[in-house]
Amino acid sequence: MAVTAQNVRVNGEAAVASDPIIHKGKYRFPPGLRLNLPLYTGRSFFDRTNPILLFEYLQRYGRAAHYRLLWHHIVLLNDPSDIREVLVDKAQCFIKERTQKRMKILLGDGLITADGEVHKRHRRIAAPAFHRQRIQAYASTIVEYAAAMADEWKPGKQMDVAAEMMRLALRITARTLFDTEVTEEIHAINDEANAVMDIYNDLIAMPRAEDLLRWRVPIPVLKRFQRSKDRLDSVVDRMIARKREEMVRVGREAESARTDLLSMLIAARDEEARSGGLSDLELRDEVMTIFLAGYETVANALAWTWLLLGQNPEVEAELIAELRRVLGGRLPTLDDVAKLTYTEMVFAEAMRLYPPAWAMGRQAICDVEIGPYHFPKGTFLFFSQYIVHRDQRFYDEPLEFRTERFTPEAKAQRPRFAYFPFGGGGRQCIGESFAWMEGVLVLATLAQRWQLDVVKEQKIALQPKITLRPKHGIRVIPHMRQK
Ligand code: HEM
Repeated sequence: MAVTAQNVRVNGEAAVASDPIIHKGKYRFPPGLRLNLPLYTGRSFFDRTNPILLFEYLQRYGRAAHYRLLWHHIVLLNDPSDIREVLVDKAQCFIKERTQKRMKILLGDGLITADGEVHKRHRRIAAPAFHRQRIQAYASTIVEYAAAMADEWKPGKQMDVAAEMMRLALRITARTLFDTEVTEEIHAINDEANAVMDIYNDLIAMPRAEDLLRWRVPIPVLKRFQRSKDRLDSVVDRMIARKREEMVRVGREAESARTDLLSMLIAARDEEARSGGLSDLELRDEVMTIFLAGYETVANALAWTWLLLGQNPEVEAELIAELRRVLGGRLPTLDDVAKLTYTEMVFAEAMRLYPPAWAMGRQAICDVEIGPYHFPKGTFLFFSQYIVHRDQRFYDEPLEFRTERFTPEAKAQRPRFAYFPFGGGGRQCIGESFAWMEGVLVLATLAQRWQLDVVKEQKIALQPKITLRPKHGIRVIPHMRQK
């Protein structure tokens, strides 16, 4: 084993990197933890409930860091050019890593968990529902629901804005993408998703959880998970059945019956069944995947945005000035989205500091060179939006909330993967345009009417599970704005 500096290629140009390399046979690894990860139990960076601590610790190794978990090689990549190689340039050498695959126990074979041909087929079927024009048709519903929430809030009455944003995003997703009435049953989705999120890290860590679930082994955490999963499945099954009936009633070919994602997925299932479309089970998996991926992420992004606005009155003042200038007191419309540039910058900067998808990972399916390294097949590569978005190399005073980081000029100065809240490459978030539009319209609708003061006596803590949630919620006191 030898440590050397390497000549590496960065964007096609030869450059001398001082990054140390550990040679192991024909492979080249970054430095990192010398012992197997479980042997660090008891150290401050080893906390099963907060994997961000480990990633923060590993940042000290620079461009990348290596550790072993049992016999697995695991590498954290911190450099945008290396992340780009994994997600874009050499994407064919990778599949989703184990913890994301394990989400199959909840999501089955939907877009997030599937790989290879299955993923391509699902993406082709779902893509039309996310085309820009299609997404734009949802703008008025988003504003209608946000305005209804603005009517419900009471001046001076403390509330948890994180829970409120979950409620709102759930309603918006149900109505726009799944054309579903927002009933108690739909709200049950949120309760069950919360229950699953609570036990998620335990499930990920449990060896052979899939088999134990299949064999219905009576372990409390598995029983709790199965209860939630059964309930979620039955809500989704009923949603599909109702939509199917409606499509038959209206006429399968009628355009009006096919404007939402759910109708499109059902039609794809029915029309393509013989030519390799979606099976009934795949249809349910896809609905569940997009439903959960679609509301939870946006809700968290908005919750963190309210916290940051409450803590940064000068940013809030500039936001309100833009809303007054562009909207003059009326509700926003689709046409306003492009004009609400500062609102978008606020949302972007909030997702820099608190990216809802806070880390991603892949597993190499062949030996692969990434930057100056050479990894064997089977290596797990992780990269964290939370870590890279707070890196001083790309952001001065990274912990400060500074919207000017998102002017077009400032954005052009940074490498593409210094900011990647929606991932990148062929598996980039399919709902990205939807999320930006929803974020901007919800902020514009609610911030016009309400100022949310963050309650001082509360602990704001991170809960990094599948998404980055505020552990204890975010308590605020709403005050109505002067017209
Ligand atoms: C702020 C909001 C959102 C964030 C931060 C976010 C983030 C992400 C990220 C990072 C990925 C890539 C994961 C990977 O490659 O391993 C992803 C994929 C995905 N997202 Fe989102 N997302 C958001 C909103 C949405 C919405 C609104 C929907 C749907 C309505 C959605 C549906 C999906 C789906 C289906 C995938 C899998 C795509 C594929 O692999 O082809 N997301 N998202």
